[in-house]
Amino acid sequence: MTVANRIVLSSDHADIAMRQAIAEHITARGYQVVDIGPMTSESTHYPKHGEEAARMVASGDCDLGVILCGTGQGIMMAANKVDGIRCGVCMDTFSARMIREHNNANMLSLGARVVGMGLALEIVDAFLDAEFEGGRHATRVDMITEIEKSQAGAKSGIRGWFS
Ligand SMILES: O=C(CO)[C@H](O)[C@H](O)[C@H](O)COP(=O)(O)O
Repeated sequence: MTVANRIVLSSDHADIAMRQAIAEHITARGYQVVDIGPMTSESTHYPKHGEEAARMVASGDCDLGVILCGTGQGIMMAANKVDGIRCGVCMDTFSARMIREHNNANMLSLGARVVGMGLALEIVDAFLDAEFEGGRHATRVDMITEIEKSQAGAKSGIRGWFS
């Protein structure tokens, strides 16, 4: 069993209080939190915060990431542009567990204008407590990785399983 200890947190301006509550909550649970801000609610741009957190996960500096914006959608889209990132938006605990167990997600995105604080903390717990099941799910996750790898060579038709 791989224990994920180091969790990067990031957000845009819509969700500073929720991000800080998550930081306190998971620190109390024994995780090492790397909170890369922003620290004020001054208006900012979610793509750069999603990318910054995603690069910390992709590089291995952090094991997992939790990111937030108003809906969770924009920052998730930005994070998923970084190679090696599998990030899902979750508004329920079942999905948060499943994106780890089946999709081997390494980042969770939350919509701070969609879910309340109590649910958000439960979603984070469900995500962190779950483990990738491997097996048939590994085959599918590997296919996602193949799509990613094929981007550079897509024009030369490297990928075979879709043709
Ligand atoms: O939800 C978001 C993107 O998916 C972000 O939180 C944006 O902040 C949202 O688009 C709203 O931005 P606003 O500048 O606070 O109106």
